[in-house]
Amino acid sequence: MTMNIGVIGCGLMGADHIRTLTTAVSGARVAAVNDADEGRAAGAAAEAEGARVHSDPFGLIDDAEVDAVVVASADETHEEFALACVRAGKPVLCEKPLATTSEACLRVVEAEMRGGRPLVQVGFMRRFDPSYLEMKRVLDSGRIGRALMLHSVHRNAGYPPALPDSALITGTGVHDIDIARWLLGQEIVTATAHTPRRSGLARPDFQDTRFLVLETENGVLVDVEIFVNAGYGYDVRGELVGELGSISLHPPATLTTRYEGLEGRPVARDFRPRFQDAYRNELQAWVTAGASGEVRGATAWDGYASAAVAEACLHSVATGSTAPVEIAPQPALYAPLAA
Ligand SMILES: NC(=O)c1ccc[n+]([C@@H]2O[C@H](COP(=O)([O-])OP(=O)(O)OC[C@H]3O[C@@H](n4cnc5c(N)ncnc54)[C@H](O)[C@@H]3O)[C@@H](O)[C@H]2O)c1
Ligand SMILES: O[C@H]1[C@H](O)[C@@H](O)[C@H](O)[C@@H](O)[C@H]1O
Repeated sequence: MTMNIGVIGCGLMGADHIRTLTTAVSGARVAAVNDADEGRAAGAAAEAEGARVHSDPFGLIDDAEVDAVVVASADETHEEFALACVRAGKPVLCEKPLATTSEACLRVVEAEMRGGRPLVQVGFMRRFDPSYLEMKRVLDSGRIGRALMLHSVHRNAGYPPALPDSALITGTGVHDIDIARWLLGQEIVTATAHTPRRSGLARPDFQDTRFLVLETENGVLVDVEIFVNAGYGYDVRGELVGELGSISLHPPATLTTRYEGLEGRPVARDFRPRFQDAYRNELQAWVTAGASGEVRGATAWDGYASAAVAEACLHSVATGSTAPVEIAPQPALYAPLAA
């Protein structure tokens, strides 16, 4: 059976998801699109042959021909669209962050609980990236012993000018927060945000860079470097250090050049080429699971928990001290983190 998908938000990420759904995911068809910018919606519809353009995003969600929805509009719109999908009983792949505050994320969790089943998958695509999956497999095999420390580097070549610098934590670092919870199978209990020297290439009112230190319930320390005007490219790297060994995560490269005494590998320009496989696997898993009424990947609860950690980081920025992570008790509807 083919799942008819409606996509809200046809910018960089939405257009990329439409292309992937149309060319590389089985059992799916992009049936409808919407964007606040109508020209962009029309362009996206042309790419997904036969997709209808809706001028109203809620009309798209309620369209009887739409079985499931991808939300890839601006961060501050996610909550209302995710809530409308839950009310309509339709599976939704909502780009991260689930909402801009933990309180708003909790409203989505509560809506799902009222409906009695999870419908929301949050777009934490690193959980579907082959390198991160391998990292988790090796850690879970016991080969490197118990995890002690996780280092995470998250650099972007540039950043959307409309975003405030809090997005370094709520929109960028939130990936590192989610992947740390998922890899380690532990909740983060405290957060300390450090503010390194500001990059002179950022806007004058924009604090680029941040350095976070997160502590898990079992005492693992996670450090996260966030730097979004790195200029040279998109660079996500990390190392997990265990009692018996370590696992390093390098950007995948398809070729290495050697000439004039130098060895070189290309650096991705942005998240799309770097996480191409992850986005495809994420969308395929969402379509396959949706067909049997399940959710794979990050749930609304994971969206809430990561937002609560991001908020603790922002609190630490404001106070200059370590902040506890305030998190509600986890409802039985959601599976606990697997260590
Ligand atoms: N998982 C990832 O790796 C990843 C990567 C990039 C972006 N994102 C997330 O995806 C979302 C989109 O990011 P982007 O980089 O594509 O941004 P973008 O600005 O390129 O695109 C956003 C689109 O949403 C549209 N839009 C905004 N408000 C709308 C509304 N109320 N109704 C309908 N359309 C609306 C805009 O017109 C625009 O076309 C963001 O939430 C972002 O955080 C996730
Ligand atoms: O929305 C994007 C996206 O989530 C990317 O994966 C991240 O690296 C960027 O910093 C963020 O702005």
